[in-house]
Amino acid sequence: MHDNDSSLIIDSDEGEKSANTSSDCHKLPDTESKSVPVLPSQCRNISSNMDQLQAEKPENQDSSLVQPTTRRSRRGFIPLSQLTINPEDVLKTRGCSDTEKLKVIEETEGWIVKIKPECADNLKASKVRFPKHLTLAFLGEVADSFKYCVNNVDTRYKHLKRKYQWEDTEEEKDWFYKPSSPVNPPNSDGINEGPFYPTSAMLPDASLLEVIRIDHYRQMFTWKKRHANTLRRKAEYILDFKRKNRNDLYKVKWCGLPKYAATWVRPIDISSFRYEFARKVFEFWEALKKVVPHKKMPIVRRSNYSISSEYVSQLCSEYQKLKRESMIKICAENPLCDALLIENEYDVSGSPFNFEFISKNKFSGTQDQLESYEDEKKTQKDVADAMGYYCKETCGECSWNLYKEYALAVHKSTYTKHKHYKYIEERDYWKVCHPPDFLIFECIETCVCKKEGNCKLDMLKKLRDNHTKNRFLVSRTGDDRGWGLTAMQPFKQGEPVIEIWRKGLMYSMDLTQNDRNMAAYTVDSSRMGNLSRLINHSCDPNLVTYKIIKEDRNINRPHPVLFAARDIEIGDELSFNYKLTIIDQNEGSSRDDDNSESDEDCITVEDGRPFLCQCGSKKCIDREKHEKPKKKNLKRKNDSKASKSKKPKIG
Ligand SMILES: C[S@@+](CC[C@H](N)C(=O)[O-])C[C@H]1O[C@@H](n2cnc3c(N)ncnc32)[C@H](O)[C@@H]1O
Repeated sequence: MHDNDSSLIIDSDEGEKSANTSSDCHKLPDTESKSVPVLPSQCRNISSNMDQLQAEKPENQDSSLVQPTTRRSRRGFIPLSQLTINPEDVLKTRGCSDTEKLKVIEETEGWIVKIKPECADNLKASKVRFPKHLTLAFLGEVADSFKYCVNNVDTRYKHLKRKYQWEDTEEEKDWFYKPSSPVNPPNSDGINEGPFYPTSAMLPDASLLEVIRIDHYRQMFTWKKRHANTLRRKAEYILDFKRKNRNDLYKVKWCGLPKYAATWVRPIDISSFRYEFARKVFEFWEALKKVVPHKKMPIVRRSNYSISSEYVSQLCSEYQKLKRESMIKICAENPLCDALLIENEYDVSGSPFNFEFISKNKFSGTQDQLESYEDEKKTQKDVADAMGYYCKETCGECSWNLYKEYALAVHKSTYTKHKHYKYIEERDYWKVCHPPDFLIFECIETCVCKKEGNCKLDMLKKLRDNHTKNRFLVSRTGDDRGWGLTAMQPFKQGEPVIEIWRKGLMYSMDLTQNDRNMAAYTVDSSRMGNLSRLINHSCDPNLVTYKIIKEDRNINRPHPVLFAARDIEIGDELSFNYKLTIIDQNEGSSRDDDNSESDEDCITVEDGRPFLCQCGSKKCIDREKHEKPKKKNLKRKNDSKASKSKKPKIG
C-alpha cells in the first residue's frame, strides 16, 4: 500500500492541495517529446505505472477488512484503509462484554459498520448511544480513531440538511433501534450474508421519503470523497481531467454511484481495481481525442491544464452513447439475456421495482367477479361468432364489420370501409393508420387469414410475441419525475411499442368505453405491471394510446397499447399524454389539456392535477410555473418601469 498519508485526501477541493504537497504524485513521463499532447500511447504508461504499484501492494492485504496499524497520518488519524475494527473491542469500548450474545459487527465497504438487526435491541439495552447522524445511516461509532470520520459525516449531514431543508422528525430519533431483517436468510452458521439490509425491510413503517433519505445517507457514507480512492468500487468512466502543478487528476464516476458522487483522484491513489482503472484512463483519452481539437489537448510540459467545460459535457454525452451501445451489444450478443437494463446516474434511490412484474393482466376481483367476467367474455365471443365477426374470405373482413358497428353506434359517424394498418413499402413495416380514438379490432383465431397464416392485422399478437425483443432502459430522469423508460431500439411512426398497463398517478386506466350499464373495468398497475408503468407523462409525447379489441370482441375490454406518435430514436425517453384534467370545483367544469383524444379515460383529480408537469417540452401546460422567478421579477420590473414612464406628466 502506498504509505504517503497525504495521498488519502483526494476530493474536488482538497485533491489539489494534496497534489501540491505530495512528492511522488502520479504524472505522465516527461521523457517523450515535450510539446506532444497526452495521447493514448502515453496512457499505456499510466497502466504500466499502475501495474508496478499493484505489485507493491502486500499480497495478504484484504481491503475488505480495515488493517491494524500504528502509523498515524500527519493529521493525527489513522488512514482508514489501514485500520482494523475488531467488533469485540468495539463492543468492549462501549461496555458490551457479552460478546457471545453480541456478534455485532460485519465490516464491509471500507469503513461502514453494519449492525446485525438482532443486536440492535441488545445495544439499546446496554445503553449504547450513537450520534444521531450515524444512527440514521446505520453506522456504528466504532473507535476513537474514527472520530474524524464522525466529524466529517456530521459536517456532511449538516450540509445536506441545509441543502434539502430537511427537518427532524420524531421517528428519526428511533430509527436505529428498529429491528430489521436481512435480505438473505442466514447461512448454515447462522450468519447473515445479505449484502445490505434494505431500508424498507429495516423500517417497515417508515414513509417512502424517510426510506429514501436513509438510503441516501447510507450511500453518502459509502462514497465519501475523502476515501473514494480506498473504496472497493470500480471506476465506471472518467469524466474530466486536470493537471495542477504537474500532478494529474482524473474525475471518476464510480460504478453504482450517481454522477454527483464523482471524485477527483490521482491514479496512484487508486488502491483497488487498478488494471480496470488504467483501462478507463486509456478509454478516456480515446474519447477525449474525439471531442477536443488536437491543439487543445494537454501537452506534457505544461504544468497546469484543465479541459474546457464545453468539451467535458460533449465527452459525457459521448460516454452515454457508448455506454448505451455497449448495453445493446450485450443484449444482442446474449439471446438468453432477458435482463432489464437499469441506469441511474443522478441519485442514489434504489430500484424502481416496488411492484410485481407480470407479463399478463391479472384479474384483481373476487372469484365471483372473475367467474362473471369470464361468462361475459364467453357470451360476447359467442355473439361475435354468431354474428360472423371474423374474416371469412379476406384478411380485414372482421375488422371492417366490427368497425362499422362500432363507428355507427358510438361515433354516430358515417361508415367508410376501414383499414387499421397500412403497409409502408419504402420502409417495410405496417403502421396504424387512423386516429387513436377509434378502437382497433384485430383478427382472431377463427379468421381465415389466421388459419392460412397470412394475417396482417394482428399487431398486438406480434407485440406480445416479441415483447422481450423490444428493448427498453429503465432510467432515472434526473428531475422530480423519478424513473422513466428509454427506448433502446428505434421505432417508426405508427408502430406499436408496448402494451400499457397503467395510467397516471394512480397507475390505472379505465377501459370502459360507452356502456354505462356494465361494470367498469380498470387496468391498475400500482402493485403489478409491466415496464409501461414507468413511462412518464409529456405534453408533447412520442407515444399515443390506442385500444385494441381481441378475442372476446367486447368493446368494454380493449387492450391499451402505446404506438409511436413519431419516429423514435435509441436513447429517446418514452412518454405519453396522461390527459391530466383539472376539475374546477367552483364551476364544476373540467379542462382537458388534450382535446385530440376522447376524455373517457382522463385522470380527474378534484383538487387539481396530481402533479405539476415537468416534461420540459415547449408545449408543457406547466411551463410558466417552472420558469425562473428571475424572469418574472424582471418582467415586473420592466412593467413598473414602463408604467412609470407612461405616467402622464402633471402640469
Ligand atoms: C406512472 S408513474 C411514472 C413512473 C414514475 N416516474 C416512477 O418513478 O415510478 C407516474 C408518476 O410519475 C411522475 N411523473 C410522470 N410524468 C411526470 C411529469 N411530466 N412531470 C412530473 N412528474 C411526472 C408523477 O409523480 C406521477 O405520479
